[in-house]
Amino acid sequence: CIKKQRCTCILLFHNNPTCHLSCAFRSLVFCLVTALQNARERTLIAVKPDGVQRRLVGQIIQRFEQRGFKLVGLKMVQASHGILSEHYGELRTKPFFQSLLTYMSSGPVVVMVWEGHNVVQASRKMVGQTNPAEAPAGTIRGDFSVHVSRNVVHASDSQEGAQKEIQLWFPAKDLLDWDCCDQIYTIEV
Ligand SMILES: Nc1ncnc2c1ncn2[C@@H]1O[C@H](COP(=O)(O)OP(=O)(O)OP(=O)(O)O)[C@@H](O)[C@H]1O
Ligand SMILES: O=c1ccn([C@@H]2O[C@H](COP(=O)(O)OP(=O)(O)O)[C@@H](O)[C@H]2O)c(=O)[nH]1
Ligand SMILES: [Mg+2]
Repeated sequence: CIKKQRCTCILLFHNNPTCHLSCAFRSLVFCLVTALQNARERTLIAVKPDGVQRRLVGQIIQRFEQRGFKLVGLKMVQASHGILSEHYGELRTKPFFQSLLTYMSSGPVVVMVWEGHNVVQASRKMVGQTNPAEAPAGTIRGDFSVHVSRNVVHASDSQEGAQKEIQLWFPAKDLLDWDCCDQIYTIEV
């Protein structure tokens, strides 16, 4: 997408002699804004009570840092049934819903917001399938869990879902905008 935008800018220069510098400048600005917006995609990741009890928090954070994502929000909470019912609202009719709430409120969870290029899709791949039996080795669930009811970590499954979940768990003021000094080495801007 970034490359396409650049091509558009170049075409504007070469094919259309009437095109003004301001037109190319606008395309360039659009290109930069798009790149920056993509780089600012965010997702909600939570280490579930089993992950916290098994002292996996550090290893899970390390995987997201190593991949090149930026941590912009972090807290440890004892989640209420209220927030969990909203978080897992789409599963309300599932037979395991009550046991899911009991499990998720059985101890502290570590809730995080991670930012970066394609972070929603990339983190779902890093986490692995819902059922750890199907999650390949190398994924968090594939490496650290064996049963669907104790699968260690949560990751938002879409950009829209991520936005809702981030608003549910974090007031905007608790998310930090900060410059990551290695950003130019993880994406092309
Ligand atoms: N059959 C099941 N039995 C027990 N628990 C289940 C079952 N299916 C799902 N769960 C639990 O409910 C959670 C939410 O299910 P969902 O379908 O949203 O999976 P997910 O998106 O992979 O997980 P999460 O939303 O926690 O990231 C699962 O992560 C798992 O802990
Ligand atoms: O048969 C199931 C399916 C899901 N879950 C739990 O419900 C969570 C949310 O389910 P979802 O389908 O959102 O899967 P996820 O997004 O976690 O992969 C899962 O992580 C599990 O903890 C469960 O206990 N049994
Ligand atoms: Mg889910």
